[in-house]
Amino acid sequence: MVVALAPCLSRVVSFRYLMTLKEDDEACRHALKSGTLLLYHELAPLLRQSRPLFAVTNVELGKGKELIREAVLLGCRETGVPQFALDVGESTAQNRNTQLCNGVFTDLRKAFFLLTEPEASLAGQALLRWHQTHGFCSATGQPTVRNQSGSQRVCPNSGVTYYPQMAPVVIVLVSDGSRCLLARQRSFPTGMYSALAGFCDLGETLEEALRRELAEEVGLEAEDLRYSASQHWPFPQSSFMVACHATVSPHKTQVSGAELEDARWCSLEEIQAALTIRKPPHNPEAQPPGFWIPPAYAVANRLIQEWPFVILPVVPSSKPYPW
Ligand SMILES: NC(=O)C1=CN([C@@H]2O[C@H](COP(=O)(O)OP(=O)(O)OC[C@H]3O[C@@H](n4cnc5c(N)ncnc54)[C@H](O)[C@@H]3O)[C@@H](O)[C@H]2O)C=CC1
Ligand SMILES: [Mg+2]
Repeated sequence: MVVALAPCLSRVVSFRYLMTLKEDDEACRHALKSGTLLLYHELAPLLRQSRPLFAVTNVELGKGKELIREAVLLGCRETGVPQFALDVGESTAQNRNTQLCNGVFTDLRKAFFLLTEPEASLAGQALLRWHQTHGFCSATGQPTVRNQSGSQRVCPNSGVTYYPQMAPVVIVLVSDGSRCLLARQRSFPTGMYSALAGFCDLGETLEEALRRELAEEVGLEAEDLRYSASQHWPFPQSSFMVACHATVSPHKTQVSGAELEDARWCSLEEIQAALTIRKPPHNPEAQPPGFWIPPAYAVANRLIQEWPFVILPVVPSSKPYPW
């Protein structure tokens, strides 16, 4: 079945169209001809002026039909144009600095600080990487076969269907009523502090995971929990981040050296100063506040931005959030 594109689609129609493309290989192959491609080289997205470069159609790319079929479906714009991601990989024999269509393949971690709209780049990279690392059935060891949209892989021998996976992670900004708690791991870039985060164990609820992580990492007990937001996070593998605020009684932290290098209670003034730092500073310890926080797109940044409005009673709640 081939589904025609409407010039401008409502959200419902757009989601239904997307659902069709996921399930119908022929419709998806047809959509590939008119869709736009976000290109990657060894999982580094092609960017132009801090934006993912979606304007590349398969015609502009000028590659063979076989490579185009490796594209995975990312979404569908409300205009009805489907969006795909494609890793041009080794077949181009190009390196990461290669330019294409006036764009540059940029390492995703670096791109993360540049991008004004990172969602598509992050999702595309995650889905392409999942395909690159799930080529075999864990039951039979035989190659798995993907559908055209890339929404699943099937083992023809065992019949097992594999879907892209994400690990659930809880991330929490702890407050004692006047200060919030930021921490850093040894692996973080120099001077960066973030909210506390941890992977959920099998069988745990988010609330249980949050309380366990707080106890493990900083020796605190959460009193009140409040959901804030969620996001997909591609580093180091796909995670589903669920972000919350938690209050604790003023108490000394007991930082677990195995998990964290440091944790610090931050005042409103320190947080406001940290929020003004837009890029990783060259020497973060040299100037106040002496630390910096994850970039705007990271859900940790959102937690920190909204903390004074959500938790601190001194800030009028009628004041709009900064985003
Ligand atoms: N989007 C954001 O704003 C932020 C995202 N994060 C992300 O949150 C994630 C979790 O934070 P961490 O403090 O590192 O977690 P964590 O406190 O649970 O410690 C990581 C350890 O947990 C174990 N682990 C258990 N399940 C795992 C799984 N499914 N995948 C990998 N390791 C697993 C490993 O031993 C690993 O070394 C990280 O991937 C980090 O990149 C962290 C801070 C901010
Ligand atoms: Mg942690």
